[in-house]
Amino acid sequence: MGSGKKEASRKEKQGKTSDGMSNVKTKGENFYRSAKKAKTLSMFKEGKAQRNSTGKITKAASYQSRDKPQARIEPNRKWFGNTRVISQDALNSFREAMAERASDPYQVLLKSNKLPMSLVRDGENKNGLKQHQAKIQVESAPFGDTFGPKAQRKRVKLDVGSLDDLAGQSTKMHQEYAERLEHARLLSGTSEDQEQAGEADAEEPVISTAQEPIFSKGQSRRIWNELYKVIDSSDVILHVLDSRDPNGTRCRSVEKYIREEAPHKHLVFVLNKCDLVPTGVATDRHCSRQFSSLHASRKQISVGLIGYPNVGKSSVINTLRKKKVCTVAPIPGETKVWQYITLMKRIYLIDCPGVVPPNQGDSPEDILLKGVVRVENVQNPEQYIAAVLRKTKPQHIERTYDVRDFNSPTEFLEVLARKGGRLLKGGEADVDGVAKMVLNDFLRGKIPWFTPPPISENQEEKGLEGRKGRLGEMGKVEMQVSGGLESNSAHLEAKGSDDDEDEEDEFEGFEERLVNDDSDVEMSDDSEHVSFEHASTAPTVDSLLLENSFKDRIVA
Ligand SMILES: Nc1nc2c(ncn2[C@@H]2O[C@H](COP(=O)(O)OP(=O)(O)OP(=O)(O)O)[C@@H](O)[C@H]2O)c(=O)[nH]1
Repeated sequence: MGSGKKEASRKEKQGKTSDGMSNVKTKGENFYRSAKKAKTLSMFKEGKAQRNSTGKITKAASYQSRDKPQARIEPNRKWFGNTRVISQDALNSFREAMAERASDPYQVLLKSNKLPMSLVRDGENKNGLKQHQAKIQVESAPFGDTFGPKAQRKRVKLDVGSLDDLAGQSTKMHQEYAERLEHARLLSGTSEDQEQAGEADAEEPVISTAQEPIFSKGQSRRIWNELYKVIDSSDVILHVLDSRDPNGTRCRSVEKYIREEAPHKHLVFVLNKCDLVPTGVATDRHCSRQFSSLHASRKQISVGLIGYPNVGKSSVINTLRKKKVCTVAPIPGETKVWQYITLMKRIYLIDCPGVVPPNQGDSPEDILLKGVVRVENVQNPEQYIAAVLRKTKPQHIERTYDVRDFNSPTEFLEVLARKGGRLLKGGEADVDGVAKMVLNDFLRGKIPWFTPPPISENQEEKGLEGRKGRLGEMGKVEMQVSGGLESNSAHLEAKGSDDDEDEEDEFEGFEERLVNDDSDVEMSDDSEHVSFEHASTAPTVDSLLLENSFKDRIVA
């Protein structure tokens, strides 16, 4: 837009009215051509259609043509800007130089992304040309290299010379397989009849759920090999049980194995963690005769400790030794390999990694609540809280966490999380974390629980007198080790108390002590308290050696 005289003449040229403004283009909306307008105008640039005298189109304009235009991409130099063509020789020498540098441990290839590494590493590629070349090479390898006296290639070892040999070998392998099956059956403690019955039952549809691999801890071949080493090297085997669930932590298949394969070895049950059960319950599992003699003829005896993971095998050894000789941890699987510990001149203790007998029919829930797996590795721990709440009394949960009036395990976890300020992003309760905490508290004895000792009808009638002999049912010798709190050692002497009221009082006291004790329960050397006893049905033992050697430690 001009100004002054020039602008006035422009307006005049455009033949505008006197006011001069109505149709004049002014800067703004209608001043420049729109893209659409420009396109239409350029369309006409190519020329108009030619018409004859009657007005019919004789030659269409280019924009009216129906011919497809020829598409063509203009080549651009930039396309080739990043490439270089080199000869095969140059490539080979580059590869050699690179290989030399790469094999030199004192040199490092910097900026490898700037180099055409795909060309350099071409040989590593399994697919494509190289593989093809390799194939040709194999196919065209000379006969002598493979079969001749100077053969360089390894031939497959068949170990058989004839077809008969092969048949014989397969029969042998089948026998070995059958033996292995028999061995596994022996270990799992099931007879062939039971197995067949199981198979018959299995005809009914069984809904099997996928089990996390973590629930097969303690069942590996390595762990079982360790167990066999311990059993083989021991004269006396101490089977350590968790007194909160002695039956659940019994390895029946191992007991059966010892009974059948090594009947001369003494199997002793040790109830550990007695401080975590009320005195009454502990004494109910108590038997009343001492070892009279044990292996007098032997120069030395080895005592192996076996049992489920985390039942306290290492703690028992530390307690007996009055020293930290084995690593103890509140997590299962701390003991990885068997180890020998000299208790005294003639007695050796052997610690064994915790074993879990396979095919016990235990659900993941049972396995977890026996303390066999590490809680932090469990997925969705909240699904096991219902079982924890079932096994514990509401008042114990209330006293431990100060949480009451919840309708479901999830609600319990949520309340607990909010109470402890364990919240995730967005204020959501950290149910997962709290569930793990509750499970750990359950396993480590912060929440009191125990499986009541089995009471037969006869024994109920006879009262405590009857219950005293209960471990006779096990038909085994029992040693009871009470670790933990000092006050707890009193319960061994309290076994004569046959008053039910007394028992109730003890339980109350026990609960209080347990709830008030916030610290992680650790074995204390001072509280060492060991008693050896055996049931009337137990096998007789040979000499007094063990008792004499333990003299200062035995209370009975
Ligand atoms: N309250 C209490 N806790 C115990 C007792 N004995 C052991 N513990 C605890 O139980 C946990 C496991 O003890 P360990 O001796 O490591 O158990 P382990 O059987 O050797 O375990 P693995 O190494 O898995 O075979 C530790 O935290 C001990 O402090 C006991 O008598 N009372």
